Amino acid sequence: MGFYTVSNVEDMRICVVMVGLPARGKSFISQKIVRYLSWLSIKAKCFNVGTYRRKVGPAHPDADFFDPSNKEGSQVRQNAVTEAVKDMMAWFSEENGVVAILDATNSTKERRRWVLKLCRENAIEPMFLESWCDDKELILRNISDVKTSSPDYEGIDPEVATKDFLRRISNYEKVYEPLDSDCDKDLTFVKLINVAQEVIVNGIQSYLESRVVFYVMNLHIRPRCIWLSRHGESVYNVEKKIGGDSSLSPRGLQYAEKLPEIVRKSAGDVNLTVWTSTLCRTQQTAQHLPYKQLQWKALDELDAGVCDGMTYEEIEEKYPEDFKARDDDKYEYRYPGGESYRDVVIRLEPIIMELERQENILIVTHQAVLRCIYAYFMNVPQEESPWMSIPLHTLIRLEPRAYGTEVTRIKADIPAVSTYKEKGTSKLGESSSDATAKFRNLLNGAPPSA
Ligand SMILES: O=P(O)(O)OC[C@H]1O[C@@](CO)(OP(=O)(O)O)[C@@H](O)[C@@H]1O
Repeated sequence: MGFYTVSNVEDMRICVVMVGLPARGKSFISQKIVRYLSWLSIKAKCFNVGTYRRKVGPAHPDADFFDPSNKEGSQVRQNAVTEAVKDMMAWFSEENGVVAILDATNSTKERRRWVLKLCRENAIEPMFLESWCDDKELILRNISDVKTSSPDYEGIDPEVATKDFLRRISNYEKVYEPLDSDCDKDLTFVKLINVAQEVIVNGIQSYLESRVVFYVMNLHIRPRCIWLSRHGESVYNVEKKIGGDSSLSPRGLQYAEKLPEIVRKSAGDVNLTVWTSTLCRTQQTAQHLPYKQLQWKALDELDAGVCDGMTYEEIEEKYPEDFKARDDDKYEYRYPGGESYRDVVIRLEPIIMELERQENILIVTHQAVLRCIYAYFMNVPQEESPWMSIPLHTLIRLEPRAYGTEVTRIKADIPAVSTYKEKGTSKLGESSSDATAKFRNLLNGAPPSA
């Protein structure tokens, strides 16, 4: 439910075939693409061959296992990719998948020809995505991430793991054949050189492919954080009214005064840019922050249409059917003359793209908008995201890492009303049972490297 399937996305099914040596950020890119497309309701899934390899072969193989002259190792690896491709084809046909990512090194022409043939036989459009990198610092940073997060090195001394991983890379180097603009000009491919310092794009076939290309071109992996905050408590929040453009309450103004200190404690001396909506309550909240500020119309709160300025109790009384319809499917429900959560996600796409390009950003915005942004970074399913609890007077810090996003919540010690409405009631306030709607903690569960 809620996902575009083959019939409405240009009837096209795409297999993004990752290419590149180990520690080139392939799994990171794969996970990001899946998260981005899923957030846009395009059915996407990553098939990580490393996971299959551990199922059909040793759990902790050493570098010799990856030596191209090791017959047994080569056979296990071929079995693993065969299983992954089989599952991928089943997912396309049985679950109406639209974009699959085959996350493996796919480092030889022979392997790529084999995947190409299988894709063509199954009417899947293959798009090769190579991450080519000779930036030593970047590779070392990736190695350090892999050795701490890959199940291949679970329980192994980090120094031993690093040495072994370097030997594994050199084994792959013996047979690696990068994509080549001359030899591979009949293929659809994107080659990212040192992340996206230089990008070579060849033979893009569709709008969907071009969106994937545009997205990966905007990614970077420099360390940075994103801070999120709702505006301080507003007069409408106190009056239990939704929407509008009211000012902050006295407690909301206190939060605005305290925010610079809370941000400084969390961010230190780093340089931030503050993004607010165009509404009065976010700008008042950001007024004391000593950083460059930008206003975005796209960050305005979900438009409640004819219900703007009403309390949930008034909506239940005046528009009982709408009230129920929204509770039944909060993501899809569109207020008459207003917006749905899906509409908000669509208008937030440029914000997400720009966030991917930027470094340290603090966003001061609204409950529904924050839920959508948070859902993108934390991979929260559509049916859950509109029900997440995002309390007032709380700063959220997101730190994107190679295999997920780390989240920290910092509560300002300033009381505020709850604007949380549970399903099935028009009363506000959180009960302890809405645990499912709470924040997901720490890493958002991306599978480990191939
Ligand atoms: O989708 P729901 O849960 O109704 O939450 C969105 C609502 O949050 C509110 C507060 O109740 O946002 P805001 O943070 O701008 O004050 C309403 O204005 C808005 O309609």
